[in-house]
Amino acid sequence: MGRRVLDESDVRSRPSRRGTRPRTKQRPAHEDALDGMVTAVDRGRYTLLLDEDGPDERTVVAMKARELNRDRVVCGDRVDVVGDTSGDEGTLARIVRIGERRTVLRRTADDTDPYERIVVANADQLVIVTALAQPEPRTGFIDRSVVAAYVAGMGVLLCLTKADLASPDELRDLYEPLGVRVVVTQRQPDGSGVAGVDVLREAVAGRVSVLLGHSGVGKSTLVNALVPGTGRATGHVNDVTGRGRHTSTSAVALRLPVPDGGLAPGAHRGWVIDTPGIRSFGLAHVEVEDVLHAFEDLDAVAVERCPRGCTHLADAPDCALDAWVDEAPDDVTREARAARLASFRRLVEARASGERD
Ligand SMILES: Nc1nc2c(ncn2[C@@H]2O[C@H](COP(=O)(O)OP(=O)(O)OP(=O)(O)O)[C@@H](O)[C@H]2O)c(=O)[nH]1
Repeated sequence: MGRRVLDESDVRSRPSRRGTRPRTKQRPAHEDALDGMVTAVDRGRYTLLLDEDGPDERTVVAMKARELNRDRVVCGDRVDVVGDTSGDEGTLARIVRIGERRTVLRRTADDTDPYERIVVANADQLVIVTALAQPEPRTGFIDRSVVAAYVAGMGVLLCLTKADLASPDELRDLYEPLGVRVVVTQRQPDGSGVAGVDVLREAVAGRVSVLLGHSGVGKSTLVNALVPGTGRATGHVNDVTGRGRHTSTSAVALRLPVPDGGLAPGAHRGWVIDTPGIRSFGLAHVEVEDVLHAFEDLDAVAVERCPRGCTHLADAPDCALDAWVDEAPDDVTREARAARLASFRRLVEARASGERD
């Protein structure tokens, strides 16, 4: 979906004045390369999983081959790797190619910074984890995350935690009109687990999901429930600020366990990518049209009927989206369309507001 947006890996060095040699001569073919998935990145060292769920499954540590230059390798990337791919202690393989990315989650450092960074590749959905209280939910953060996911070509799931402390109804009403699936969880009072996590488990099974949330919302509690044994540190919410300590530090892809009853042939367990490093999205690279493309129904109306240069905002003269609401065949449809349009406009404004999360 969406247009392809250029990023830092599209930058090509200028050909030398002595002319260019055919690429094939510059680059070895690496016919013996193996395919792996990047599960963690740490200061120039990449952790890869090879032969996932196959007989030779192994974890390999690799570095980037010089020929990749400034191309960034990120969590979730599929890469070709050569050299010592045994995975034995102390060995170091070489990443020689980055596979084409199905989706690319990006962010800028802030709205005034045009430099984009790819955060995670090939994820299917963004799971926005928001506490219903302690800390209070921030819709600006959710809106911006929804925009970032849609622009990335990813689906969105909103996971509302701590339902024992406050009702999820208001947030549900805000986000369901956008087509965002809402899952509600709460810790069992006796500490025996998290209610609602089964629904979340079903929603992440077989997919690659990025978990995003501010410190203290209960993200590590969820990750530990989904992927037992990973030992993601859980922190404590500060009684004064209502915010948590930043107890987790580096982004990592965690594989879901094999479900009870085993995997169907050809099925994947799925991954959750925990991203403690991302607390906000700058959206400087996002155009209104990028947001619109995520709403097929609105996009069709806008493309056909909006005046040239229409901002699609509430104060836009003759925006056809208002007419589309008015033309609804009945009250229920009108209400649904109005809610969807209002949500869309909120996202467009969240993009433009420059609000820091
Ligand atoms: N009341 C209530 N508290 C919860 C719930 N889930 C988690 N908590 C508590 O909230 C605090 C923060 O939970 P974490 O799982 O560490 O939160 P986190 O989002 O991973 O935060 P960082 O580790 O700081 O990134 C802990 O004290 C948890 O015990 C819940 O459903 N209800």
